[in-house]
Amino acid sequence: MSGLKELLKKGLGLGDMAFNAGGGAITWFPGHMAAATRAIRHRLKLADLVIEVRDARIPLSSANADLQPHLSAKRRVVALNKKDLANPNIMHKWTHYFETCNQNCVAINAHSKSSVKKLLEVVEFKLKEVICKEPTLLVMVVGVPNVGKSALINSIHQIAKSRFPVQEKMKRAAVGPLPGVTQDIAGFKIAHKPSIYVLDTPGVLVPSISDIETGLKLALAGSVKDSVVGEERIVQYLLAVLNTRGTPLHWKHLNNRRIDGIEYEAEENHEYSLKNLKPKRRNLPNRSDLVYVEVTSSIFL
Ligand SMILES: Nc1nc2c(ncn2[C@@H]2O[C@H](COP(=O)(O)OP(=O)(O)OP(=O)(O)O)[C@@H](O)[C@H]2O)c(=O)[nH]1
Repeated sequence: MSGLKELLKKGLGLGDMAFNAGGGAITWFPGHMAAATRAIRHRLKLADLVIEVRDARIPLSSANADLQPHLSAKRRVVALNKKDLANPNIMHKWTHYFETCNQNCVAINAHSKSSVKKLLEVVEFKLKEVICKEPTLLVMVVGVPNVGKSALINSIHQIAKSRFPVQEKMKRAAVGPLPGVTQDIAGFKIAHKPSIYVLDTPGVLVPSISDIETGLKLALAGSVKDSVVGEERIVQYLLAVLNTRGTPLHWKHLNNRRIDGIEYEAEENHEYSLKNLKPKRRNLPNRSDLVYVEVTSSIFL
């Protein structure tokens, strides 16, 4: 792990990020990500199992394409995390999709112990064949930034602590709302006989996200910094998605805020084309037809 720190020192500066405003590739590949990607690839060779954490709201866009060949060659469980924020009506379709691809997949909420326990049951099942052969096992947790890897590890540790109360003290993994909190690979012992270590890894993206829509989804899910993509563009995309799906907005809420003294722009609404994200005018919807829906959930693919 000290090797990684050396790599970090040699790595590029944290400011190595760019966004092509013309609609091209999104690039957010700070120095620690380049170094971490190399370190993850190296350590994957030693891992007995990988938990690949993805965002349940964007199960395909939150995959790191560059790591896929390495991950699919390992015993892998895909954890679709933040299921509490995802559309429950399509969650089971995603788990079914992964099953049809012969890929173990569990939808979880990293903050819920019962949910993490279900994931651990699958992990244990997949490790069965090695458990009796090896004295020490290594489970790696990987994923793009901010998908909840550290939160998951903390929950795993809580569960392990209740099972093995005598084990040595472990420092909690740092959890944060912004991407890039974890910048080093850290190992935690979660079981003995056999000893099982879980490795938390920094969230890593591909060096360049060529598909603008994937980049926007990652930004909305918090895996790419807003400033890299541009706040206005993110909002335009969100509105485009909501409009395309006919998702009613919470006008009542907006009206209440106006009453609170907050000024909003002219009484007009825009329709956004997903292709160019340029607004086109259309008639105001009939407000009486609109009902409140939770905007933060169920909007992604
Ligand atoms: N609602 C919800 N929030 C979650 C869940 N899991 C994690 N979070 C939140 O998501 C944010 C990111 O979690 P982290 O565990 O720091 O994510 P990470 O993947 O380790 O992030 P990096 O260090 O950037 O790679 C934090 O605010 C967590 O509290 C979940 O299942 N549901």
